[in-house]
Amino acid sequence: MPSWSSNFTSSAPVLGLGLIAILSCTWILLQRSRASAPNPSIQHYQWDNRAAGTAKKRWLWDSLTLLREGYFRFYNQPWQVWTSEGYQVVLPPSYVDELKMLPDHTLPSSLREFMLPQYTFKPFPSWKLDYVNHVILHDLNKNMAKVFPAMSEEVDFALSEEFPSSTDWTETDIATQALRLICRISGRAFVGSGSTDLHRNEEWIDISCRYTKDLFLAALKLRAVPFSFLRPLVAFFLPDLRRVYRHNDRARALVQPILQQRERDAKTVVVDPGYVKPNDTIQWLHDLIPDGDKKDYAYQGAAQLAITAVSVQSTSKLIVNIMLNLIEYAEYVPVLVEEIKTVQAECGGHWTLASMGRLEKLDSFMRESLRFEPPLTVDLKTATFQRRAMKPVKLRDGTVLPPGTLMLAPADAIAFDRTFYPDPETFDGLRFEKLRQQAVETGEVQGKVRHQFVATSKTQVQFGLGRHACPGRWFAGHAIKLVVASVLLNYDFKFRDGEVNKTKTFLFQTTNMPHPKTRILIRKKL
Ligand code: HEM
Repeated sequence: MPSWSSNFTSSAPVLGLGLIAILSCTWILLQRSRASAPNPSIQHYQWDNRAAGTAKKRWLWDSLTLLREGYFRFYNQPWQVWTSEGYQVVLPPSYVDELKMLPDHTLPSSLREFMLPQYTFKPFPSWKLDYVNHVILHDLNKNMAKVFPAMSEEVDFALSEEFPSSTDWTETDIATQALRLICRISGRAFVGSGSTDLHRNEEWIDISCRYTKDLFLAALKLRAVPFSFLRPLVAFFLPDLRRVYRHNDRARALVQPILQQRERDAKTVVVDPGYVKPNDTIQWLHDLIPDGDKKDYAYQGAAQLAITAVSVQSTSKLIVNIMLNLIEYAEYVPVLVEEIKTVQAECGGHWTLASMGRLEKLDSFMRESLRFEPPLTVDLKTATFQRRAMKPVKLRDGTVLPPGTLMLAPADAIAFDRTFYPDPETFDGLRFEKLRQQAVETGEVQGKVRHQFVATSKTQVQFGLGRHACPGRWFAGHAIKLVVASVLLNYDFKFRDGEVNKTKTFLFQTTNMPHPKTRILIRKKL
């Protein structure tokens, strides 16, 4: 029988590890409790828990009302709210405007943190997502005129694949179809240049859609874990996260042969005058990353999925909301159809990039849909402009936010502030078109631009603001216009029998999505 001392000796490492674990947990808890204490120099919104629910319950399930309440109670002043990421400072519009251009070493975006890339982008370091942002901000926008014709061409094909072809009413899971639709259309711009037709590969479409869903769900579930030190444990067992890793593996398998072929083709450039460099995100990313990473096909596959994820989710959700609004406020349909037909005729039946700018009523309807019911899945309905102070940040009222402070703009509350949007509770599809017209009449030079779908300002923060404002909003705007125009011209759609209003959206934390059970009836026009 082993002696006490030998027992002790053999279990000593285990005891030691146990002790280290306990001490680490205690230290982390202490840090956490310190980090999650409210900043004493900023007003802290408190309410009667028995009547309204605890801070946690409200943040998880009622953030929309919570942020609206605080916004109007502390009108024009910063205040604090408990969130699953600790206390966050909620900034009124004028403060957001002042901070919007602070450099990254002082006030970087914390949106990425929110997606917990240390789990969801594993094993790649999260800073490598900077390349993704760069590709969208610089290459995609610079090449918009080149990718637009292909996108436009893809819309009718994608609709014929995803929407009912029958002239009888067909019940449709619109959220799923819109996601697949936009995966195909943006796929054409992202992974469909030259001889590459990954955007039509069913496996790619499938993983693009599933990856996006699994990624957001994994991040959402991990964020809901109250103590961050427990997240690695939860992550280990999280099926959504395991699926994300599997999608990454598949993406590598699909992207690798394309990259290898392109590397071979590129070598022929000296002898083949007909060589045309592909023009898509696969190529732009490959050109951008350092030589040492060019053979890292796993990273490049995962990065392509990351590009898809940031773009398709919010865009497809907005398409769903626009369609639901078109059913609910059907009086706009003939007005928009007339505009679409007129502009299309002016450009000879084929959409051009310039013609997108002439769809002013549609643009207005899109922006009102964005204001009224933002589509979003990443903290973007009720809050945008998420930032973390890396250095002390002085606010205009003299308050200094210490490093580590998280902050946000209450996008939804601002969008319903009657000072900026008269009669905010009324859906006015032509609200922004009228403002544009007024601007023209009064000779306000910036007016036409200021009221566009893609415009950002301190009172229009649905795309964020400043240095990190959404770089994909022009792309989103064009994709949505192409889809909605084609749907309006080629399909009829309505609620199911007996339904008169759209299904309420589903809100968790600050994530807003069309209700998973949303179904509508669609038929192809005769
Ligand atoms: C209706 C559609 C969309 C909405 C409402 C939306 C909204 C947003 C918002 C609110 C932010 C945070 C901005 C901030 O913190 O100031 C953001 C960031 C971002 N969006 Fe979008 N977005 C949309 C479509 C897209 C598309 C189509 C792409 C890509 C083609 C894209 C790529 C990105 C990227 C890369 C960032 C991070 C920017 C950074 O941190 O610098 N988005 N988006």
